[in-house]
This record gives sequence, C-alpha cells and structure tokens, in this order.
Amino acid sequence: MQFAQVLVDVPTMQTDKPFTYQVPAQLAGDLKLGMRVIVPFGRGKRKIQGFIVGFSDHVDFKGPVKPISAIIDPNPVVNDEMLKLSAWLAQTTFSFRISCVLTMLPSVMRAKAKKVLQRTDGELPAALQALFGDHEQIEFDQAALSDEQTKLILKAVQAGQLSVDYVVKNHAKPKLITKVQAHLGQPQLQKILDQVAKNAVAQQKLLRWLIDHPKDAIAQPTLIKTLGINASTIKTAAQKGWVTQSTVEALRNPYQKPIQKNYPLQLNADQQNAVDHIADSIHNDNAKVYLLEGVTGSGKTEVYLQAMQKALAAGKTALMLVPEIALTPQMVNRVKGRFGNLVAMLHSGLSMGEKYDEWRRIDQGDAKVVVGARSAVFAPLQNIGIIIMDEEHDSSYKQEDTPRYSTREVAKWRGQYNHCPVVLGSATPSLESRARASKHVYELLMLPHRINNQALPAVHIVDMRNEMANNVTSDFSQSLVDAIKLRLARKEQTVLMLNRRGYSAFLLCRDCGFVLKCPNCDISLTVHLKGHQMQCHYCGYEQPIPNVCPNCQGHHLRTFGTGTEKVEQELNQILPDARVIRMDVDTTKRKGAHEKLLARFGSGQADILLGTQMIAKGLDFPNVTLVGVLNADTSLELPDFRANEKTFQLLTQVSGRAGRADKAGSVYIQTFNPDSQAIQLAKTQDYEQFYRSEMRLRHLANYPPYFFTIRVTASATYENQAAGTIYQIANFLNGALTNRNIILGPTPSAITRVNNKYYYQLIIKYKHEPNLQSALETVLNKYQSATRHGIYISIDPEPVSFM
Ligand SMILES: Nc1ncnc2c1ncn2[C@@H]1O[C@H](COP(=O)(O)OP(=O)(O)OP(=O)(O)O)[C@@H](O)[C@H]1O
Ligand SMILES: [Zn+2]
Ligand SMILES: [Zn+2]
Repeated sequence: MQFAQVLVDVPTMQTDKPFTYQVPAQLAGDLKLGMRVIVPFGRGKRKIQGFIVGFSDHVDFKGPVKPISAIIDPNPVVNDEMLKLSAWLAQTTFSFRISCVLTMLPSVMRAKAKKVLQRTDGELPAALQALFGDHEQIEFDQAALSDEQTKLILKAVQAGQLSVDYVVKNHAKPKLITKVQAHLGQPQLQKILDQVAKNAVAQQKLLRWLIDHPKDAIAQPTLIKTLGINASTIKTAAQKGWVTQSTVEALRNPYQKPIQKNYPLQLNADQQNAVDHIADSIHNDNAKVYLLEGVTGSGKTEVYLQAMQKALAAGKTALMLVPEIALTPQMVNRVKGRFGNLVAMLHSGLSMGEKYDEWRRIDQGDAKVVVGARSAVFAPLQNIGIIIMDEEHDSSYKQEDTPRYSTREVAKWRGQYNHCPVVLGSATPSLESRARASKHVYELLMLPHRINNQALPAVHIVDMRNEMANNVTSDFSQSLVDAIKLRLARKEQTVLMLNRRGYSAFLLCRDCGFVLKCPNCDISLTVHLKGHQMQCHYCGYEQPIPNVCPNCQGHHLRTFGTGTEKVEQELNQILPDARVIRMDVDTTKRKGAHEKLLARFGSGQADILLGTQMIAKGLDFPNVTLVGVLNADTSLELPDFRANEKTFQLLTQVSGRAGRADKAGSVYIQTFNPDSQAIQLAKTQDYEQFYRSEMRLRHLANYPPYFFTIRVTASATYENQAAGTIYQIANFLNGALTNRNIILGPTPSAITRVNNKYYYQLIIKYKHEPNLQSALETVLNKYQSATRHGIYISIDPEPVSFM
C-alpha cells in the first residue's frame, strides 16, 4: 500500500502540515511529487484540493486513512525546488505553506481552470485511442475516468504522447495554427520544379520558396500572403508529398512588435572586471552574492547582459529581476534585443493567459532567460546559472501581503539551491546590502565612472523659501524656468519629477478648516480633476467633488497640495510652446500606455517629460540634459527611519537621467530644506559618503542594518479589540524573548483605520534572538485562533517602513 502526504488548500494554523492519504492501488507508482489532487477533508463530505509533497509505504497514524479522491493535474505543477522553497518561505515569513505554494503558481492554475489533454505525436494505447476518437484534444476530468484510464493517461503524459493545457475562460483554448514545411530535400524539389507545367505559376512560386527555405516551418497564412498563392496550392503540394502541414500551438506573444536586435558592446575595464568575476562563479557553480555598485549611466545593464550570456554559453539559464517591469520597457527591449525568443517575460501587465503561456514556456525549458518583476523570482527555471536583481534597493521587491517575502532573500535561496551567483545591482544600494559587502558577506564590484567618462550632472539646489519670500506661489522657481527655456532653445529635452510619495491634492474648507476624508479610512480623499472625483487611494472609495462644505455649508472649498495635472496646466501657461508628456497613474492605466509615452518622448515628439516617481529609474535618453525635481521634501517628512535613504536614492536616480550621452547634464532640485543631509549629499551624488554618514545615524538609533526588525500587526473591526490584542502580544513577547532586543510600541499604525478595520502594531528590533521563531509561532497560534473571531495577526519580517 502506498501513501501520499498532501498539503491541503485550507490556509489555517491547524492544517499547516501535510495530511496522509491512501494512493488508489491502481495508481500506485504513477503519482508524482508536486501533483495536485482532490481529497476528502474533515468530517462530512467536503472535497478540497491539495498538493502531494511526499510518499511513504506505511503510516504511523492509527485509524482509517482516507483515499485520494481524484487527481487534478496529470502532471506535477510544482517541482522539487519549489516544494523545498515553499517550506523555507513559510517558516521565514510566518505564513502557511499552502499560501506559499499557491503564490508560486500562475493565477490560471490557482483558479479552477479546465484542463485539456492534447495529443502530441505517436500512437496512443488502444484504450486511450478510443477515448480520443478522432479528436486532437479532450478535457481531462478524472471523475469521469476509470482508474485504468487515468493510469494510461499519466503514463502517456510521462512519455510525452500527451501534453496538458490549462484553459483560461476568456481565452477558450490555446490558439492553433497550421505550419508548412518542406518535406523533400532541395535536389528533389529542384527536379520537380524543372518538371511542373509552365503555367502553374503558384506551384513554381511555392517550390522556389521551399528550395530557398529547406528547414523553415512557416505559418500557412504567412506563406500564402508572402507568395500571393492560395490554400489549395498548399493542399495540393501536401497531397503530392512536397510539404508537410502540422498543427501547432500559437502562443500568445506579449511582444508582438519587432524588437531591434542588439549586440554585445566592447566593455570598459571596470565592466570587464565585473563580468570576469561573475563568470568565474558561474563556471565554478559558486553561489556567491555580488553587489554591483555603479553610478547612474555606468553601464550596469551591459554587465548583466554579458554575464547572462556566459550562463547561457555554459548551458544554463538566467533569471533577471527588475522593479516593476512595465516601468522599464527600455530594459525589456535591451534583453529581448539581445536574446530574442529565448526570453520570457513575467509581469503584471500581462493577461492571465499570456502569463500562463510564458510560465509554461519556462516550465518546458523553451525559455532560457526570464525577465520579470517581483513574483518572477518564482519562475520555474531549471539549472539556473545566474540571478540578477536590478535596482536591488527598490521597495517594490518587498511583497506587502502574505507571504510577505523579500525578493532578495528568495533570490539568494535559489542561488544556493542552484549553485549559482546572485548579482545585486544599483547606483544606490540599500544600506543592508552595502553593509554586507563591507563585511565581505557579499563581494563588492564597482563601476565608479559613467560610460566614456562623461561627468555626473551638475546639481543645483533651489531654496524655495526665497521664492516664497518673493511672493511667488508657483510650483516653478525662476531658475528652473530659465533652465527649461535654455533646453527648448537648444532642442534638448527635460525630465520633470513631482515627488508624490505620501502626498497628494486634498480638499480643505477655508471657512471652517474641514478636510474631506474617506468614510472607511483615516485618510483624506484625493482630488482628481479629470472626472471631477474625490478618491481614496487605500480602499478605492469615490465620490464627486462637493460644491459646498459638508461641515459648514460654506462655499470656499479649495484644493491644497499639488498634482501632476495641476503642474501640467501651469507649465502650459508658463511655456505655451513646450510639448509636454505627462506620466502618472492616470495617463498610464491602459495597457501599453507607459511604453507608448516613453517611445514618443524618446523619438523627440515632446520637449518635457513630466511625471511622478515612475520616471526616476532606468530611462536612458541621450537628448535629456536637464532634470528638475519640483518638490524634494515630501519623502523627507515621512515618519520613517528610511526617509533619508529613500530621498537620497530617489534624487540620485532621477538626477542620473541627465547627460547620459555626449552632452553634459544639469539638475535643479527645489526644496524647503536645502540644508538637510540627504539633499546636500544628493548634490554630489556620492553614495559612499552617504552610506558612511547614514550608517552612523542608524548605529546611534539602533536601526537596521545594525538590527533586524519584525513588525507584528493586529487588526480587527473594533478598535478596542485591535489595541487589546497587541498589548497582550507585547506582554507575552516581553516574557518569551530574551532581554537583548527592543520592542517599539505598541502603537496605532500610521493610518489606524483602513477599509473599516483598525490596525495596531509593534516592532521588534533584534540581533540574535534564539526564541524568536517559536515565540512568534505561538503568537499566531494563540491570538489568531478560531475562538478569537475577526482578529487577524500579521507578521512582517524586515518591513520596508515602520508606518
Ligand atoms: N561598454 C560600453 N560601450 C559603449 N556604450 C556603453 C557601454 N556600456 C553601456 N553603454 C551605454 O551607456 C548607456 C548607459 O548604460 P546603462 O543604461 O546600462 O547604465 P546603468 O548603469 O544601468 O544606469 P542607471 O543606473 O542610470 O539606469 C547606455 O546607453 C548603454 O548602451
Ligand atoms: Zn478609504
Ligand atoms: Zn466648512
């Protein structure tokens, strides 16, 4: 008798371990690790899905062991690496293992998608032949099959005679197309061509094409169009045995437009040194972590590309992570242009079907290079030779929902598993990474100069207090306006950034001081001029902009704060001839909009690119010689110990967009805090100096990277429940942990109420805490049990902010 350990899809504490089920005798030996099955669960007849995570030939458990009811996939959906990774992830992020497994799968496979078996080639056993009849594909529904049939199907899938597809509802089936290919050799075709009737023009065209393209399989519609022939010519050719026609799957290709091919550049000495070191680790299966610290425009991307090339040349695969890929189309084009069809993309801009297609290309080994945002770190690549994380300091690499993983830590885990190097790259590394490089946990590789030794742009700090004193209420200082005018005259381009982190336009009554807030959250509503709406950025609540004050019925409602829309209007008044492209969440909502706007700017159809933080990173436009930051202060004012770090990173990144090619660049930073350290250091863009001075502050205040941090949050419908629970947890932790750590709080979270739930939190700062894991597991068990209804505890290791 064979037994299987099944991880059931019930995310609770009590079910967070595998349960044992009987494998039906007929199927013994044919089930595989990582397959999904349906099992009976609990009392009653409830049937749920689960993943097979182990096998055994005996059970220690006394009492009846229920059998597996059905199998969902005739193929494993998670491999050995992912199973192990899920166990580690569950432990380190304090989440359920089943949630971790589900996080790794494309959403199509999380939903109840239809599964289709597709014949590939070769004869099927008679019993299956009968099942298919003359269909090329049938739906796989194990409930309707006998165990014998199931067994045969599993074997056929193993043998590659059948392939498995998940059908997304609105994409019905994988798209099928007919391909045509020469069936005879060139000499034979030539002989036939010499013999065909002189007036059989279409046949001659076809034969000539086949002679010129002996190996190509071409889509039939394309062939018809190229040659100007019709389908009957091809049909006749197939009957005569000149060509073969085959039906293949057309994958939905998310990058239809042709991408220009590019070739390896001649590296400079620093780049070459970096590639050599990384290549060394690739060839020696060394799971080393490198920190590639290179100033803006120093050619980090070329280092990534050539390092990936080394991995491919060694017969391995490459994984490249970028912040949010939709934000860096230029990067995508560079990688696609270099590696062509070997590249698969994974990012949030793809439809469910497109994502699944890409995932499967990776899973089947057709894609050798994966480029993607955060969740791509789980791409089912095998035999990885290098993992790259571009802009490693970016906060989008932290997952904010369960499982609250750090992409960097997952990347490092996979580096260990695959025995391959991990390259963390940035002009402004996170303090955590830079500190590890100092301690030689990571190896530091530097690119201290821009390509062609171009100078970093000259940064001017504009003191907005003076502008205000001169009674100017504009968002633009005179010096910035003059600088833009100069660029317009020289036909050069300008990038303007409005820093909107934690900052947006709100509505205030000048009579009574009332601020319009969200009814569900403790946060003011944001004014959206377009559509004339007030919006909550936390829960999505919307209402029209009121004409009278809801509090005093007064008529003096005024918008405070600024937004990109308002700045754009002002820009049009000051510089009516300038062509402006605005880039923010509103103008980039539609699929592909972001890329289109950047392409327009890149081809010189605009003079000014005005946008939020989304324009700060990665852009490489040679004609940009001026960068303006309209308000550098907002991210400084946040009650967050990383405020300095984030401001310095942002200002350095955005400054780096100027003067990247042969023309020198300059930068104007408008601020009310010209003397603050982050702004002064951003002036020289000297990361190393910033690192040293910020580390001193962190040391004095016992903050990361000197301490590790964990946030525990309790949320509930009633404020007293949330507050009461977090105080109980604090008491418990004070007893359970050693006194070598520091507990901050409990306090209400920065926004105490979101979507009608109250949030209270505490933060643990620790260096070595032997009791941490068990204490926190107890917290989850004790304070989030079924008896404590409606109270939810979340544990966030290394939160990106303390708010
Ligand atoms: N060895 C080289 N020779 C010539 N040009 C190069 C070389 N390496 C890179 N470049 C070019 O220099 C420019 C800047 O490189 P890249 O965009 O990779 O910089 P980066 O370090 O990623 O910058 P950032 O951090 O600002 O995004 C690009 O246009 C790139 O094509
Ligand atoms: Zn809200
Ligand atoms: Zn009022």
